Amino acid sequence: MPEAAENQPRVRSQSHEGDGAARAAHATGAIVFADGTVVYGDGAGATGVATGELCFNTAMTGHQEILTDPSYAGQVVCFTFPHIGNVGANAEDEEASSEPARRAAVGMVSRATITPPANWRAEQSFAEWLAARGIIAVTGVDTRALTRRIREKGMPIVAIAHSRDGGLDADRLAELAGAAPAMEGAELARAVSRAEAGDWAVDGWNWPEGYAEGRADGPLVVVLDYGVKANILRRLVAAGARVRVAPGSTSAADVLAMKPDGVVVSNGPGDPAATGEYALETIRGVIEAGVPTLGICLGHQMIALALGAKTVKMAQGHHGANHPVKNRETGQVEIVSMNHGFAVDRDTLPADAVETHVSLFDGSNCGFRLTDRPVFSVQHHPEASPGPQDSFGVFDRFVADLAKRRAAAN
Ligand SMILES: NC(=O)CC[C@H](N)C(=O)O
Repeated sequence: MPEAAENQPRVRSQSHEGDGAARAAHATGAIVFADGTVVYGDGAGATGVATGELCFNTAMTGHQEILTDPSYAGQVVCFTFPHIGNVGANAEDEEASSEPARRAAVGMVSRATITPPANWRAEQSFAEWLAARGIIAVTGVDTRALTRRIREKGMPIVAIAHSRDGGLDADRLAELAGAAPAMEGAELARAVSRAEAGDWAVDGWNWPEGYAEGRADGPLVVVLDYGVKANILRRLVAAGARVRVAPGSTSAADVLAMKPDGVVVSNGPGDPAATGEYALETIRGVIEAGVPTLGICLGHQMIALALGAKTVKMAQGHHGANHPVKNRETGQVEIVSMNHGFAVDRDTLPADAVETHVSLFDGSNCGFRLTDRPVFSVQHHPEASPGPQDSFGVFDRFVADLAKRRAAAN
């Protein structure tokens, strides 16, 4: 095939190649775009219809962690890695840290049929787990073609449907996709934030014993929860912190009344610019009070907004477990976990901010710190889960600094 033709984006389900109309009538799964594009496949997981923003994720493992990351609320994840399910699912690889945070990804797309588990940690097959979790899956899809379309045209809002008896109504699904809200302007963090503040004591996962309990004497870190991933909390505990998680709606006065040694502004779903003044007021109050503050992903974007900077929607976003990020201050490159569709516009950062990290994929901003206040934040996911652990040091440095400040103050 000539090179030019090979490079054309093609959207078509390979499993239904050749006999379009007949297969369309019997297909049990479909992904439908607002412009009427239909990708048929085999339904798996939960049955029904969901709408959301379609993004692609390049991680080769950790698919359960990805689909349970509350930052994916309102999104359908197309995995570029073809084989899903070998590791199965288990209760430990859960990234939602509260009941509301279980509303994470709404759909999943894969190339191959989901395979039965072949891993000692598996408690359930991935297909059963998807169904129990309410996640609609479509398999047998040409995920490369979908990914190419996202790379060319950005992340579309789609309807994803699974019906065991087939008979999917593509026109109705296209209408649903057209009527669904855009991700730009979407306020999604409130729905995945816990309602009550609570302590978190679970430490990181270690082979072979699994999770342990943390120590009780470290610096107190209050985490503002916009849908915080469990491994952010575990890595803070592993770094020696006592962790208290507070709803994202907590006021600055209430956060300060907890007498935190440090505050973490969490990851979360939706458009940071639509997340709300309530959150920005709290973040500003905490920073103005001089409390050391760390932001992660949505938290990074929210801190930037609180300081008067702007965020922008990215064309295809960053979703994967293999992204190179350069620390501009040390020159070191870390391979990191990524999951974001918005980015901080570095040109709008305040004068007292220094850009510390940059994506080596597209040069976008991946971190900054303030020169006159103890504030730093990163766009990537230093907690991994899934992904390489190159950036665990973010938690160690943050908590060690809090311990040093506490010792100096006493
Ligand atoms: N992982 C996150 O916190 C994502 C942040 C934000 N929702 C984005 O897509 O950019």
